[in-house]
Amino acid sequence: MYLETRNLTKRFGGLTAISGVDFGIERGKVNAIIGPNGAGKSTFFHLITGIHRPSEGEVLFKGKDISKLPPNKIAELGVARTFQTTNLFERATVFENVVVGHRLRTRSNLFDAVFRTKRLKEEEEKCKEKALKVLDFAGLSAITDRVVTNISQEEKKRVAFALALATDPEVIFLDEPTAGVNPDETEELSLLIEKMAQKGITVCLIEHKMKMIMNMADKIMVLNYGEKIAEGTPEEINNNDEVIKAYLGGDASA
Ligand SMILES: Nc1ncnc2c1ncn2[C@@H]1O[C@H](COP(=O)(O)OP(=O)(O)OP(=O)(O)O)[C@@H](O)[C@H]1O
Repeated sequence: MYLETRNLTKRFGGLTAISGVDFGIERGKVNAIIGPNGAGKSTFFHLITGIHRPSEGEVLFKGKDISKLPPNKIAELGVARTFQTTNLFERATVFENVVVGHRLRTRSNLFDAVFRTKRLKEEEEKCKEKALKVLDFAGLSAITDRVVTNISQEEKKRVAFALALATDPEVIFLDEPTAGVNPDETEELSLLIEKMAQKGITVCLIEHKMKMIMNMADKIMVLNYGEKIAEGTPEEINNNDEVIKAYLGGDASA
């Protein structure tokens, strides 16, 4: 399995936020995690991307346990996550925000920065090229020089995607990528997510918009009170009695 969790468990004091979850993320596919509020979805992402350490269990990426690595090391392996749009630099331009994301991938150190070495200049050039490329991919070419505070919420979401894409990820974790945007914008962002998958990037997302998930996910895991209660194709999930009882209920077509 490409990316896999085994018996993944996270306790916060007396509360078990994630309990013994075994889950496999398939390469090149759109994987989704759903579940009611407080089910443990964000905690699960944080365990994979190194924000939290598991209480028990492991996270294997291409067979290697990454659960004890810090977030930057995990990112360097090609595992990216998008940040909330509130993490963008509001006073910087769209372009500048993305250049910062790409810095993670470049090797210049303080010495280079102080003495303006050739390597630094070359890397700056590469950063700029890369930023323009991902901005184009994310449909932001027309607004690269706009200051983030002046752009729409949907555009901010695209910047957050571009930031993650600038690190050349193999797999990207998206926590509610379309929260707070209208249905047309949701549609547009879904197309962008599908474009990422077509490019060969493995996608894993948390999303409350069921219609969107049912349309685009290849594989879904359902969490409830920190436990995996189901996993399968959208059709299997839609027809799973336990899921309907625990979660979907009247919201299945929401
Ligand atoms: N750092 C923390 N310290 C203590 N408890 C936490 C922490 N993070 C999450 N929790 C608790 O763990 C449980 C799972 O939370 P989590 O945010 O992972 O759920 P979620 O499924 O992402 O919810 P939502 O859909 O509302 O975002 C909740 O009961 C939450 O209060």
